[in-house]
Amino acid sequence: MTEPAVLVENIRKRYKDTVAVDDVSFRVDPGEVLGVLGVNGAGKSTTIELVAGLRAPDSGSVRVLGLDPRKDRKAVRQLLGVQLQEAQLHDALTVSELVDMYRSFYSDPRSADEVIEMVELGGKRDTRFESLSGGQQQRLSIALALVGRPRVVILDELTTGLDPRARRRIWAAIEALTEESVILVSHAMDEVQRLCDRVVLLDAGRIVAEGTPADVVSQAGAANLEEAFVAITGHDLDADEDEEDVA
Ligand SMILES: Nc1ncnc2c1ncn2[C@@H]1O[C@H](COP(=O)(O)OP(=O)(O)OP(=O)(O)O)[C@@H](O)[C@H]1O
Repeated sequence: MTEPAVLVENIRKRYKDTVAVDDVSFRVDPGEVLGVLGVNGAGKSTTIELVAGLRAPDSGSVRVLGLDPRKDRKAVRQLLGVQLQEAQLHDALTVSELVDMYRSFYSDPRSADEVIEMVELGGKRDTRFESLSGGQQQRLSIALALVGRPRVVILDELTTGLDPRARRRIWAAIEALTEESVILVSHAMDEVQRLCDRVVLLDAGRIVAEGTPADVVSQAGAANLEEAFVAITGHDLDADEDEEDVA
């Protein structure tokens, strides 16, 4: 069997009274795109922060290309590209300066032109981050996740807030990543249907369904992924888990 790109086994993470991730296991094979779905508060961000080594699990284990992202931090950083929601970037730096700074972190980075063109920011090279629109900032954060030619890419809310044309461009860029393994957190079922080979559906920190999008739809006896999501979790797509008890 090929070595998984990402192997997550029985991870748990608790914040005070909240069990955010509760015995979650999954694998991502080389070249595969895994979607991580769930309503707000289901545990998606915590899960990917554990995969990226930004947090330590209370128990369980995470391996990225066989390495422990907390213990083998330096090696994993060269192999992993992470785009998080609301990336904190230096506001006063321009697009070109940020790309150059990120390129300097990696041994074999993509060229600045390639990454800037991937997200169509060629006309914004000399614009400061703070002066970009929200969608442009988001496109830049995706570009920065791909600068180091990562073998594993984590993308959180890939195209939230982007217009339809920008979404299609970003999807095409992700589809062009045929060698890379991708974990994609998304609320957008059209995006998941188009990009993901498999999905895991989280609810209150636990995996409640997994498989190909078609498997999940048929397990739920639903007509499409959105209906399957609602049938399995009992939540609407834009619901908030913390509000579920409010009758
Ligand atoms: N730093 C923290 N301290 C305390 N509780 C937290 C913290 N981060 C997350 N939580 C709680 O853990 C649970 C899971 O949160 P998480 O952010 O992982 O969910 P999510 O599925 O990514 O949600 P969203 O879609 O809103 O980003 C929620 O109940 C949240 O309130």
